[in-house]
Amino acid sequence: MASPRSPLSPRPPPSPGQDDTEAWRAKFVHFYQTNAPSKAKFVNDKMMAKWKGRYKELYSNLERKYGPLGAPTSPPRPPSRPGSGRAFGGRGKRTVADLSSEFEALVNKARRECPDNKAPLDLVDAKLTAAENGLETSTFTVCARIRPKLKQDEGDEDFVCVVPGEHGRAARCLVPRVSITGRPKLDEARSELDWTWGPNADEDNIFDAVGRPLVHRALDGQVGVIFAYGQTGSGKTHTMSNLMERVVGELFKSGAAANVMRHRKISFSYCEILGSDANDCLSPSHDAVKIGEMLDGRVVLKNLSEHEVEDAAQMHALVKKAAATRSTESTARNDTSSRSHGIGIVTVAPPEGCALAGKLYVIDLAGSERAADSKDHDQQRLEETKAINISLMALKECIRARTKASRPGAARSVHIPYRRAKLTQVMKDVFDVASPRLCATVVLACVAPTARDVDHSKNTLSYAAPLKVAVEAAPHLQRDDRDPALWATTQLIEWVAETAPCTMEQAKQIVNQNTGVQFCAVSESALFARCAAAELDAKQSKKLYGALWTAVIDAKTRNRRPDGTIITEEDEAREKAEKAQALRDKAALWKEREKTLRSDF
Ligand SMILES: Nc1ncnc2c1ncn2[C@@H]1O[C@H](COP(=O)(O)OP(=O)(O)OP(=O)(O)O)[C@@H](O)[C@H]1O
Repeated sequence: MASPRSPLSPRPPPSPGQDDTEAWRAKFVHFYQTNAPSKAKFVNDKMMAKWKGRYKELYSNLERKYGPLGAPTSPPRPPSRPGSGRAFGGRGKRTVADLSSEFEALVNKARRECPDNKAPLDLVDAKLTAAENGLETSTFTVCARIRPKLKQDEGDEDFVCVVPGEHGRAARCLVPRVSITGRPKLDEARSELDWTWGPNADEDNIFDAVGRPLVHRALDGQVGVIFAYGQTGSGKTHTMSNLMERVVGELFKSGAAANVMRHRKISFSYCEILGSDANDCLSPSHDAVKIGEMLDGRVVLKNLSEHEVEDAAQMHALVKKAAATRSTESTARNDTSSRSHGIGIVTVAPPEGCALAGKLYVIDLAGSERAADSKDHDQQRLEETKAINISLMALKECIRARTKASRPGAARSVHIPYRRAKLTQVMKDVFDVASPRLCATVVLACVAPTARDVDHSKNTLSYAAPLKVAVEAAPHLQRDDRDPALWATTQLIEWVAETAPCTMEQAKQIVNQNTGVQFCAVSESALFARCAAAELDAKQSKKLYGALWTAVIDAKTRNRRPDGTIITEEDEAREKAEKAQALRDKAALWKEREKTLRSDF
């Protein structure tokens, strides 16, 4: 039976003989051009050679697949909708926005049921003693918060695609992609974190898990730092102001803490930083603050007013005043976008005899913006955006370097460029490997949940996740016998008795059955209290605390090889001598060669 033919289709060439390759080639080209034009390019020498002698068979295969000549079986594609995105291959290609409902269904299928469960309360403190190599003097707890979808997110690509991982230990960006054939698919970028709060997060749980432990660090004379970063409009200010409210409540809550506080001075300062400018948000004239370092390495914020507070109401008033003074502008993504980094500093004076004041830094970083978000900015706003991005870049560099510095043997050789930006200089305790006290840092990555911001969210999460992984993935270290964090209780007692010096009974009382790592984590004030109870004088207490921390820092900065083995002083001297000898041998060899060359000429 003759094939039905479209009245418009060209007349086919006459049927060639089985071996007439060129005639068959023309027939195939003609067939494709008529029934499947995009495939005409497949007619080439390779195809003709492969089917040589079987051209008839190939032709009937094509007819089966694409229908008889002039009557293709596959229906024509619908014409592209006006404004529905980029054109591809001559036809309209569907965009992510076109496929929103299909993507939503895919995301719902992909997000395994994850109840918005609560973070455990030991997230921060577990880090201190979790390290295999003794005490972690500076710990990082890395969390994310995915804010709920808000009215401002409505528009193109407004479906949710950033979700917490199952068990809350990961954040998943389900990145929507349209395949080349126009089908919707999701690429998953997963970031392993200490915790991820979803859109229904409870502010109290956030505070309990990452805020309260830092308040207690400050009360113990240590350093607590929490900073929120992320895209503009991702909920940093919202999160940090809720947290700050609860910090104030905790500092002044009635009960045991109040007894401690009665004898300690608490003060509050608030400083905003934009580029190299820093201002005091609590002084009437918004004075400029100078940030620098003392000879002993302490960071000072000159001209920053410190306001002593006696109760929660006073402190709430100061926090409110600082928030009102901080510069905000309306941006494409947030009506009240913070245009500076805001640093709230709570200082808790040390108890009698102790040297170090406890510090709590609550930092609300300015939001990062994509080029598209800042396209309508005037010159001044562009300069601000540039300054914000430069300091965020410096922060990223410091985090990377700090991560590297915690690898074996790297502490001395890695340069952490915290002086590069005022922001990172204020945060020196976070980055300083040889900081004289414990520092706990909480990194809170804030992200918007919708597809429109998914690339930015992915970027924000990928900035934080390596910090956690790299610190945990340090290779096994050779045991350092001089690290007090690794000593057993009996060894500690002997050391205390010898160092203070004091009797074995007094040393036993001071050590209080602690293991090495527990003893090293005891704060200065708590150790002084133990010494006083064991009837040691102030000089002995100071000597003991100083010696303990010197030993801890020496252990942290001990020279090691990349495989974790310790380079002893003798090893170092021997390697130095061997290198010097090798240089001398090389010089002698060259001298000898030069002599031979001269004599040859
Ligand atoms: N978890 C949340 N629940 C309800 N609303 C939220 C939440 N997070 C943020 N918002 C709202 O989203 C808007 C933007 O939030 P916010 O100002 O905190 O963002 P930001 O990250 O600080 O932005 P920028 O960097 O521009 O200052 C605000 O109106 C805020 O109330």
